Amino acid sequence: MAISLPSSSSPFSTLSLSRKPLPFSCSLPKSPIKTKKFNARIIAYKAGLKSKQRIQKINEEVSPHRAVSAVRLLRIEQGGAFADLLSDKGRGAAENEMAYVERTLGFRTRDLEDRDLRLVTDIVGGAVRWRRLLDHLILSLCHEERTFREMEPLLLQILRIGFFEIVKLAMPPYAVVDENVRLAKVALRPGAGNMVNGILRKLVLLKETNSLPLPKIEGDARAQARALAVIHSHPVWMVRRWTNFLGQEEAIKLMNWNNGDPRFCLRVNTSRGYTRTDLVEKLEMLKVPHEPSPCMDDFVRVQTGLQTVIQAGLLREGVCSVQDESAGLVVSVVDPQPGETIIDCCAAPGGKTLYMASRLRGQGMVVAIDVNKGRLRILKETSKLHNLDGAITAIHSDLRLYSEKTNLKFDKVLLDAPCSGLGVLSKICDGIEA
Ligand SMILES: C[S@@+](CC[C@H](N)C(=O)[O-])C[C@H]1O[C@@H](n2cnc3c(N)ncnc32)[C@H](O)[C@@H]1O
Repeated sequence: MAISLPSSSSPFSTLSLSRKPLPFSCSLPKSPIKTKKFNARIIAYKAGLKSKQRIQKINEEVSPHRAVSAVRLLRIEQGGAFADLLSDKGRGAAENEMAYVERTLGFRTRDLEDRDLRLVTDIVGGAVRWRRLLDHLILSLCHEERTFREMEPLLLQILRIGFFEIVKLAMPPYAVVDENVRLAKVALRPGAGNMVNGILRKLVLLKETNSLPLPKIEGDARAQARALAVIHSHPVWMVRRWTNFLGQEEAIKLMNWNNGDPRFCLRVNTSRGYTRTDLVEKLEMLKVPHEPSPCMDDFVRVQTGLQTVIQAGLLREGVCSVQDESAGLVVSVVDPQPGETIIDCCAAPGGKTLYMASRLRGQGMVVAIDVNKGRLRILKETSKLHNLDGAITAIHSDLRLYSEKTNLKFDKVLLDAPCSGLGVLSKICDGIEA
């Protein structure tokens, strides 16, 4: 007869396999009422165990934001996760993240505070954006190429974090060395910590003597493009294309712009009854530096503090949207007037649709077409959040098929066809490599 053992996580298995007494008296339940009580006690016991394990496994030695950054970088490289989406703070996101950290590193860190989260966003975004340069430097400082090529993934992420902090964030170098050595020791083993120590200390010396091993811009056009690609961390094909079109000087300016701090704009949602003054007051309360857009009445520029705006719930509550002034200017060209019917031919995720609909002031309609169902769903959800679902008709269709089967006439047409996205690389930290 086959005997199946209960799963090892159940208290029964503890009882039957190890014969340790349970921390409460336990007899087989006879009535349904007793079963309920019995189950409740088991749940309480399990919860107690879990919280005990949690407390035991929280590691106080390692800086939490570095541990989380290393795990996020692994998820991006090995699991194809998008850096920007990992920063989303949905329900349960923090708990999920900690579960990932525990599974990957074997310990938990304390929960992240807002300041830690901002550091994680900066470090992960920077390490992804500067990966080409960082890897070139790490490779140059390894004894042999094989050491770099065969490096275990977690160790490589820890080195990338350390290199980014020293080279690009100019953080106090010996603190960076100590913290990353500790992370490597605890998450991997003492030898890994020694290796991080050796390589980061070499880097610190080279940085202090201004002699980082950067490639020289020399040789033919291809060789120069390869060197520029490393120094500015862009793909060689992009460097070659821009150098051909714009010349080297302008191409370098463009790459510096892409690698600089992005400026974001917020558009106040007038459809929810908010004014720009309301938005400015909220930003002042949150201490987010801002300035009103000089060219668009509904827009406010923010250079830093977007995470604070997100965490304060201003987007979730529909007070404002993140939208570039350039997108707003497109809508200004369309110049929607109350009573008009406008077709938005490639509408999702809907930034321009929503702004056009809000400018109809409750009279008229925007017909929003998109071939991508998922993106169109975002448009529908946001239009509800902004009280604009009555002014938008969302249609899931390929525009080419829709245009054949409809004979509707519109006052205005917006066609915002798919583009390369090369104009917004500064806003998407993994955009350059993607
Ligand atoms: C640049 S995005 C549009 C951005 C949008 N206007 C906004 O402001 O949020 C281009 C969109 O065109 C859609 N698209 C591409 N080919 C299409 C087609 N044949 N018919 C309809 N939509 C299409 C894509 O799914 C994508 O959502």
